[in-house]
Amino acid sequence: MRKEDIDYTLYLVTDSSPAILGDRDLNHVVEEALEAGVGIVQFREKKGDTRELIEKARALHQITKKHNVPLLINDRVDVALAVGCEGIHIGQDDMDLATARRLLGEDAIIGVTVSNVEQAIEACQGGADYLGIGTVYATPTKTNTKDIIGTAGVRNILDHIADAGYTTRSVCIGGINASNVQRVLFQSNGIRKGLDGVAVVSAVVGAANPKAAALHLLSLLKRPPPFSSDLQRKSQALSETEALKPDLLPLIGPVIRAVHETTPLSHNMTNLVVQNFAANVALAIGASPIMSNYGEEAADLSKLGGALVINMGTVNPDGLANYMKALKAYNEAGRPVVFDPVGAGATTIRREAVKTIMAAGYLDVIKGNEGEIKTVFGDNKEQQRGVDSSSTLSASDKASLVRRLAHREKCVVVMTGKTDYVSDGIFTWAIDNGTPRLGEVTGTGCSLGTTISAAIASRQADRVTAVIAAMLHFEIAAELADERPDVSGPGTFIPAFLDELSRIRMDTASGNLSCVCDIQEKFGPAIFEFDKVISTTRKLLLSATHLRIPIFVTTQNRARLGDTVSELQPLLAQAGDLVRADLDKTRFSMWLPAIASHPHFSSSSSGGAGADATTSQPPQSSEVAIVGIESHICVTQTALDLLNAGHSVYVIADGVSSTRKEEVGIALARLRQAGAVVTTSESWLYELMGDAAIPEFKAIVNVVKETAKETGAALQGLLGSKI
Ligand SMILES: Nc1ncnc2c1ncn2[C@@H]1O[C@H](COP(=O)(O)OP(=O)(O)OP(=O)(O)O)[C@@H](O)[C@H]1O
Ligand SMILES: Cc1ncsc1CCO
Repeated sequence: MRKEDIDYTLYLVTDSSPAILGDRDLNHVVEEALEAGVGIVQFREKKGDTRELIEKARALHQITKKHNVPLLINDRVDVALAVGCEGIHIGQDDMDLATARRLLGEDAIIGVTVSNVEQAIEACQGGADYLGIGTVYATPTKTNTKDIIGTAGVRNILDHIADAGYTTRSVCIGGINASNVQRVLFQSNGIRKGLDGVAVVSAVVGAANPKAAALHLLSLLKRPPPFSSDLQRKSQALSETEALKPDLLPLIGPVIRAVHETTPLSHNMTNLVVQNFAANVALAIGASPIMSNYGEEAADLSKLGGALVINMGTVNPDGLANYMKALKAYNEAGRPVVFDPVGAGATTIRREAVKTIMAAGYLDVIKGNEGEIKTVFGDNKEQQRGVDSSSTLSASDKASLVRRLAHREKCVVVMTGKTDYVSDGIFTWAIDNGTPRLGEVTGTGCSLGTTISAAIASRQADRVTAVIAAMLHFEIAAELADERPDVSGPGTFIPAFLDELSRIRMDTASGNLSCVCDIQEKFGPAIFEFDKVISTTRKLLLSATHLRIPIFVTTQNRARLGDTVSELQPLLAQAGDLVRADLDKTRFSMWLPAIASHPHFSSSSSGGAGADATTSQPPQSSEVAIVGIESHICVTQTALDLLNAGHSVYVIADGVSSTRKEEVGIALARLRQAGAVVTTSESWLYELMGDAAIPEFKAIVNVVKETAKETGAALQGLLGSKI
């Protein structure tokens, strides 16, 4: 067999110790593994006379030859020469590579164990045929912690040998089994160089049915892991196209709406302090919380389409065992996991807990304050005082730290604080929202983890967008709460914060929006039936305020043509933060970049490749009512742009006009043909309500009654021209 044809995918290392082989026959075990598809075998026997070793190796060689698979001998050049097998595997304390090569010749396969970059480069330089990189995890036979390098160590070695220009085949070894093989491979592989396979010992030799065990491992090795498809795809896209940083803002609203519409399960294994608060935050954002710290339950819960939060705020030995069970269950189900390493740098116990959890499974999101993230990265000097947030790093160091950790773990990392940093290892974002008030009450970081879990459960295919959407939802709600006149301290902040979380959700979820186009003072005398446009807009603004429908307002060249008319100003003030934008423009259409990218306007056909390439659900459209002037210019162009962006447009016929009345009818006919709904203010309002049982019905009926006279006049004055 040619060296380049060797299949390293599943590399079997033998072990005849009673603890692993038991009373099974080694030849039989190897035969079964070969039948399953093992592509290379290493005979590794620490004890035994030379003669005995040669006999055993000879017997094995007969079997491997039958399957056209190479047999290597661990450490013993003499045994390999005596048997005439295909090569050897040497460790750092064994015979050196150059001598072994001289003795065995160029055709022999020689592999070398390496556990750091220097050893790896030396082995590649010396002409090793493959590297055995490890130890990945501690095993009963390998407990020398100096050599335990984890997946981060494997990846570091692969990156360095790729940078040095070597393509030497590589497998990793140490504690690899069916429960971790996909994650080990996923997290170990660099962009430039991946592993060719994994070496296993007890996962096959110690299995009750070695053939079934090897078949299972091979099937896991050959398919992508159930998690993290978005990062794999993104890094591929990046290396192929150097894709630019995606514009996330248009994608935020749809995530908030997706949580509202799918009510995802947020399974919290959280600390004793925040159970109730985190559950209320989950409800406020539209998720379905379950606070369950019992690991055995996770297998069932993981199948319900939600996400898991592991928050080690009040960790204890039982808790740790439970987290591991749940982590395994969620990884197997391919559902997301958010890890909140609360107080990670406060005690030795917590530092160890972080290591244990990180070695036990794949974490989609790691979220913590600065001290916690430093500790997760491996800063052993970090001494946190309790669970509180404090900061010593510069902005660029924070950004670099989250990016490096995300890159290393192939996940999304969030560092919270006054400014938050988020990275998927490729791009890094800084978020300046939030309020210091969040630091005055306990558990805000923890309930942010819960919020993230719900978003990521709804948008697993684009985790970083989901995470940022959750953070914006959470932090903007906190800002709005903090600004409320009824909030005077941490006590009043909490209920207001829950209310604002829920309010943002309801506003975003409704999908109904209104646009007030250029109703300015200077147009007054020129516009046909201008007072009717104003009275219908008043009615619309009053109703929008009752129904909590976001409002977008523009003016055309405000400096010259004046502000929105004074009659509407008190209503805009009353609408308060429902007025999501009040912008001046020179462009005729209201579809300005600041409006098009507003979270309320989900991206559709105009939303750019980012939207469709990275979200699993189709983007949602909004239903937008338009009033204002002039019908045939700004109103027409706004409506056409909205339609083009995939939104539904309702042109309120008793609320739009032009200088010449003849223009109006033509404009409306054109918009109708383009797909807009041309309707009246009253019809739109009743369609919005849908049901007289809604709580706002009475208030809207009052508006309709109070404005009945103006509505009549507007219909008569304006609609005569709009057939
Ligand atoms: N000074 C600040 N200004 C604005 N936002 C802040 C400030 N401090 C914290 N936040 C926000 O508060 C939230 C929690 O972050 P923090 O770093 O306080 O978490 P934490 O220490 O893990 O909290 P806890 O342990 O109480 O759960 C984040 O959304 C963060 O952006
Ligand atoms: C105060 C506290 N102690 C352990 S967990 C926790 C909640 C905030 O992290």
